[in-house]
Amino acid sequence: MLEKICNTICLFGVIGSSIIRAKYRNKNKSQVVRDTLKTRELILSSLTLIATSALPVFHNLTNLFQAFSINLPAFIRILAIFVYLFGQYLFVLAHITLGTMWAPRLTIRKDHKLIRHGIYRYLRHPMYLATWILVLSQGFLLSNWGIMILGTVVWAIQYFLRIGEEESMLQQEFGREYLAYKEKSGSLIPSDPFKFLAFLVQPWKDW
Ligand SMILES: C[S@@+](CC[C@H](N)C(=O)[O-])C[C@H]1O[C@@H](n2cnc3c(N)ncnc32)[C@H](O)[C@@H]1O
Repeated sequence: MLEKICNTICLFGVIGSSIIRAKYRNKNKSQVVRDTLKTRELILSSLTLIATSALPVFHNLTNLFQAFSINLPAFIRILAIFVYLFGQYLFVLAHITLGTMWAPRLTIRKDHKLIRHGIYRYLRHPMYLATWILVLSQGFLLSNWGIMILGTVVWAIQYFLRIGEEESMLQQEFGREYLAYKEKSGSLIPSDPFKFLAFLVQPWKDW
């Protein structure tokens, strides 16, 4: 029973995040004026998408990853459900807040604005925090170390190669505005954890 619940949550999580991405991908039609490291970003983003979305779906639908299964105690998988749902919550909140400024790669659009409200007030990289939470909890949720290691390694490569590039791209684009924002916000750990937690309970109050 728990196995089925975990697999279903993961399947809905993957479908939900794909829908959110498709929605915002199609929303912004304005011209891209900077596309940093286009080829590398394309390859890494595709690999991350495969490792974090396609593999869990394959795992659900086939026996392909059965050899990597682990027998985790029920309480760990129940805990993983809550951590995974929390990751999805951050992921959705970050997408809604970044809105049409979101892009799967490192791009700047013609009318690009620096987003500093909502969840971005506390964190500069809430989507990346969400992705860390999701790739790690996904392995526990599916009770499969193959999926956990593959997802984490692929995402870690993309994250560590990307984070510095993204910050310097935004700094070049927004100058002092970005430096001031950087001083007040955290990268993956919120600048003010207590205010951040209060914000997460009622995000609409601090939009
Ligand atoms: C995949 S999104 C990730 C955004 C952010 N790093 C996060 O973890 O929430 C990458 C795109 O978001 C844009 N971006 C990142 N932070 C931004 C901000 N504070 N305001 C506007 N655009 C931003 C960049 O231009 C880049 O093309």
